[in-house]
Amino acid sequence: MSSLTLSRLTRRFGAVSALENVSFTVAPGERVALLGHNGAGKSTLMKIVLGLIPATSGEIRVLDAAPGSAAARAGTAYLPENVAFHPALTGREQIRAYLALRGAPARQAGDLLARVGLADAADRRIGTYSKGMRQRVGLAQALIGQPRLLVMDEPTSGLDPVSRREFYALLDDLAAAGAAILLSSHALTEVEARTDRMVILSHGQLVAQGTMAELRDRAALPVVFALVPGAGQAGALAAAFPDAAASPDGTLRLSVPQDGKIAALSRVAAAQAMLADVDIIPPSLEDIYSRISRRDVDVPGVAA
Ligand SMILES: Nc1ncnc2c1ncn2[C@@H]1O[C@H](COP(=O)(O)OP(=O)(O)OP(=O)(O)O)[C@@H](O)[C@H]1O
Repeated sequence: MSSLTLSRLTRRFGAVSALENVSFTVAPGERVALLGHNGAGKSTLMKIVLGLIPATSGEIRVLDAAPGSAAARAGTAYLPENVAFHPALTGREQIRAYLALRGAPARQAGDLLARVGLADAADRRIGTYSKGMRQRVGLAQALIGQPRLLVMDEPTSGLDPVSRREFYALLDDLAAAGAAILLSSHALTEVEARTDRMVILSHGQLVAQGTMAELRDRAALPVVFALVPGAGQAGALAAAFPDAAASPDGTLRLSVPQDGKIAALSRVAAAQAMLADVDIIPPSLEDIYSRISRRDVDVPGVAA
């Protein structure tokens, strides 16, 4: 059984097709990242999953129930991008208020706040919290009632690297306990390491989905070597690699197709007397993302 199933989901706003025939699933214990530029349809998709707006056509099942139904809502938690809390309440008071709304015991507040690293700040006013701390209050709220599906809209925006790492560690625990997680993000290099699968939306269409390795293959990106010349060797190195491009940091960038990697390595080894250092720059998800989505944009007839 999947926790979330979308099948040919379409949503139109007048002439605008916010989502067009989008199909994918999220299984229990799976972390799926929803990626796309502004306006790609991520928020619209999340709103439909939460039962806030209906789809124009297609099918959607949330925890084997209709979106917005009592069964779906009971097992689903949502973390909005900008969580707003009452600044005069303490973290503990705010979480207690949410617990009361859910009919859960107020004494769980301490546990929930500790899980998100706010034990020490629990009795301070939220007005004194940093953005990252407010985001954690939102996360504590989302953990009430042990949700089986977590829907998160750009959950790490505004978090510092340490808070991000802690956030993903918490997600790992939740997924290991069987929760399904759907999160949207613009931070591509971040989700590549921390999710199981990525779903890429462009102009409301699903243009690619898969693991990082699958997406890399699909985009067929070149391998890039950064060649750092040794002292006084810049000219000789440039002459030995006329096919490389000079980069503003003084390195030469040699770009070769995946299947030319080994041959390029022997050329680099042969030039070692001229080199101070060599790096292979791995393709980022940003590169992959822009290749794939640009290709999609170039397909005639895609625009609404
Ligand atoms: N209520 C609405 N009425 C009209 N058009 C809408 C409405 N909501 C969304 N849209 C349009 O649908 C498309 C998808 O928007 P959506 O907000 O889902 O994108 P997004 O991927 O979440 O973008 P962002 O990253 O900026 O949040 C956009 O073209 C948007 O203008």
